[in-house]
Amino acid sequence: MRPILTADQMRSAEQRAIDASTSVEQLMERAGAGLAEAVNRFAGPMPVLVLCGPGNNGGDGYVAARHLAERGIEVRVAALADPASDAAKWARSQWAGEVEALSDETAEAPMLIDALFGTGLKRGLEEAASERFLRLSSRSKIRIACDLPSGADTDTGTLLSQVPEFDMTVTFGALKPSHRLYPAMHRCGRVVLADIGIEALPDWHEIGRPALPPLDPAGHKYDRGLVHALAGKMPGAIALSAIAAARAGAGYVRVSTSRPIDGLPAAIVQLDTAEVNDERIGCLLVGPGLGDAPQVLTLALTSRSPKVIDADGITHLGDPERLRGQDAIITPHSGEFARLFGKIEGSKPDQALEGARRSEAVIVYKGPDTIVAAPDGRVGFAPPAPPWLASAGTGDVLAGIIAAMRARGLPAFEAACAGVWLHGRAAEIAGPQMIADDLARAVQQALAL
Ligand SMILES: NC(=O)C1=CN([C@@H]2O[C@H](COP(=O)(O)OP(=O)(O)OC[C@H]3O[C@@H](n4cnc5c(N)ncnc54)[C@H](O)[C@@H]3O)[C@@H](O)[C@H]2O)[C@H](O)CC1
Ligand SMILES: [K+]
Repeated sequence: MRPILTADQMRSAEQRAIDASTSVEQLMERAGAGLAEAVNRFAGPMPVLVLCGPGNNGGDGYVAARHLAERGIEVRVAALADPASDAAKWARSQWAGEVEALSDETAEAPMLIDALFGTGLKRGLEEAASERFLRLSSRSKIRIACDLPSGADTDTGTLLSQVPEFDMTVTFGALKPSHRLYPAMHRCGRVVLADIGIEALPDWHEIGRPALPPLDPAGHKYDRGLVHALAGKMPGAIALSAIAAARAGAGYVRVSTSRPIDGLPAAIVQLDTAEVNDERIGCLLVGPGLGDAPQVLTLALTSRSPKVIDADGITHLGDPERLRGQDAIITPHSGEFARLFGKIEGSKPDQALEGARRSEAVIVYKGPDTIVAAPDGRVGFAPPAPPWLASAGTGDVLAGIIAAMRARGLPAFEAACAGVWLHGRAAEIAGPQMIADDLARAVQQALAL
């Protein structure tokens, strides 16, 4: 699991390393060497142009240029401005080659390394710098970003000026929120993390493959978890969730519905009653296909079981306080989130954390970037998911997978993270032509891999 730190957290982590007698130059040397190593593995001996900015991001670029030249690679360096920091001045002094001034005449190279700006970016690139950056990028075959694509705001994922698409971003010590927030995340290409000896706590982290509780050979279906789903006005949606929960390994899935649902596998039991306080329920699921039936949500909230509330179930909540003490996971997209919590300032993780604190629920804040936030401050950032996930019913499938993970015994935050990871992996397996029904089936392969 790769930790994620904001720009400020990165700077204090760097300061702690310096207080523990590592110098900035040593950190920079490790960063530049790590960048050069990743570039060499990714692209081999391709002639490269390194664009260096005035700060330590540029400093990393000078160090990487030196390491690449030592490998016999043809390296040119173009500087946006003279180094401003002592460490960057040191790094430039160690570069034995020429330093061109970045201008309209700077010639492109087959590979470009962007070491203009990183976590110190304060505003969009100036016009002239931006034009030269974009021209040289568009004429390169391979584009590598040092720490962050220049122009991406470190903590929010927003682009402060135009940012080209990179093939790879090599970052140091920890990922930054922008590596996993839209739209910056879609400019980074493959994100490689280089270890430079920085300690990073993982309470914010990238969601990795889940570690699921082993199945007890002597266990029975309730041990593997009973998911009890409550149908609403549109039973097709809850059917998708129920199938997904079964395929995700819940031991027993049953659906309370006022009328029989066609097409449900026989393994999924249909009931015309709704015993929501059955102690054996591992996770209650309400919301998919609920429609205008708020009374079903009210019934679900009388249950003491862990629960997943999705879609219209979230809309009918009205007040986030209704979730306190409910051991709930809610899965809003941006519209449902805004309706429930109103306007919350800050980045997407900040908003999700504020929502989690107000509701005491784990929040799966979906979108082109999905994050999971817990009331205790933990945040999981989903790895990039296939764009074809944006289709009807995929949210129902996600809710079902999360309910199954919760019923199988994972705590709420871990269950939500596991569901998000499996959902994305299943989409990759199902492929671009998938529909939500294929996605539910592909969960099994995602689990098996
Ligand atoms: N944090 C770590 O553990 C390490 C970070 N390293 C690298 O250092 C950069 C951060 O360096 P910093 O000097 O703080 O800032 P930048 O190099 O990103 O920016 C340089 C400088 O430029 C000015 N500036 C900001 N925005 C603009 C703009 N739009 N136009 C012109 N000038 C601008 C501002 O004054 C900035 O200070 C980090 O990304 C890593 O690559 C270490 O080398 C390794 C450890
Ligand atoms: K950069």
